[in-house]
Amino acid sequence: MDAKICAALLSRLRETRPLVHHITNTVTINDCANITICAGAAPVMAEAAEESAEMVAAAGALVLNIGTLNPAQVESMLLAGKRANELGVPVVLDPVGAGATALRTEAVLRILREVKVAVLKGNAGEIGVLAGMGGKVRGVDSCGLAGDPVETAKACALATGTVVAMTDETDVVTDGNRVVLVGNGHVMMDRLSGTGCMASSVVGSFVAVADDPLVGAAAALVAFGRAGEHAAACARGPYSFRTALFDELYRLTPEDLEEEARLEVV
Ligand SMILES: Nc1ncnc2c1ncn2[C@@H]1O[C@H](COP(=O)(O)OP(=O)(O)OP(=O)(O)O)[C@@H](O)[C@H]1O
Ligand SMILES: Cc1ncsc1CCO
Ligand SMILES: [Mg+2]
Repeated sequence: MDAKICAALLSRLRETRPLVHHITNTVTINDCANITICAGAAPVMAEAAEESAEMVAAAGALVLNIGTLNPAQVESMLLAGKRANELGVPVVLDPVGAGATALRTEAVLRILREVKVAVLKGNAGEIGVLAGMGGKVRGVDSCGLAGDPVETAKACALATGTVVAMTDETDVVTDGNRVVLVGNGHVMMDRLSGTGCMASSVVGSFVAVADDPLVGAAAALVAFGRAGEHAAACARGPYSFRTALFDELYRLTPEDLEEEARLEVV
């Protein structure tokens, strides 16, 4: 895993433009659609139980995000997720707000039991809760971890059988054995609602073209983080940053990633 691989995956993503099927929240659904396009993929949002399994057959990845979950939506997620597993379509799960309410925590645990999830992408608090290692979540925000971030992410990966992508100032991507730390990103990304959801869409886009979900997830967070760094350089505040974040991901080249990726394999 190195900068060259990130660059090669971005090239492959732009050449193949995979469909990324989302079942996601109503707060950031439009941001997720557009950040997927800026990454180089094509989004579709389809959540009715009558079509969610059918739609996934055309997709390169499925992104499940429980940000504004309700029981019917969770059933659609399970139908789509099981069909994705049958077809070999990788599933990305964003456990938004897990730990904040029992409904959220239980929905995530049920999806993890019934669907083989390739990448579990959450903030530090959410991953800490799912690892059973003392994360704290208020609303959809991380209130931090009790222990070491790398050990927490590894424990979560081993407990859930997924690649965990835990976002923070330094992102930790791990399958429980291999660990990649991603340094790209900017604190402005934490001044805007939905950058975590968008990160999941970008992870879905990269995982659709990657042979290894760990490599795909790490490359996605490098690319999204690097776009955030470029965007912060010209932003006046959160909303001009938001516009710039889309533009800078769209403008990001494989050469940028080769030169500017900050990742460490530990
Ligand atoms: N302090 C920071 N410095 C650099 N990058 C950051 C920082 N905080 C977050 N990021 C980046 O922002 C993106 C979103 O991560 P974050 O952990 O804030 O998600 P989240 O809290 O789940 O987001 P949301 O609930 O608003 O959708 C990731 O790509 C992460 O790397
Ligand atoms: C603010 C918010 N509430 C539910 S989902 C969401 C978007 C960021 O996670
Ligand atoms: Mg945040």
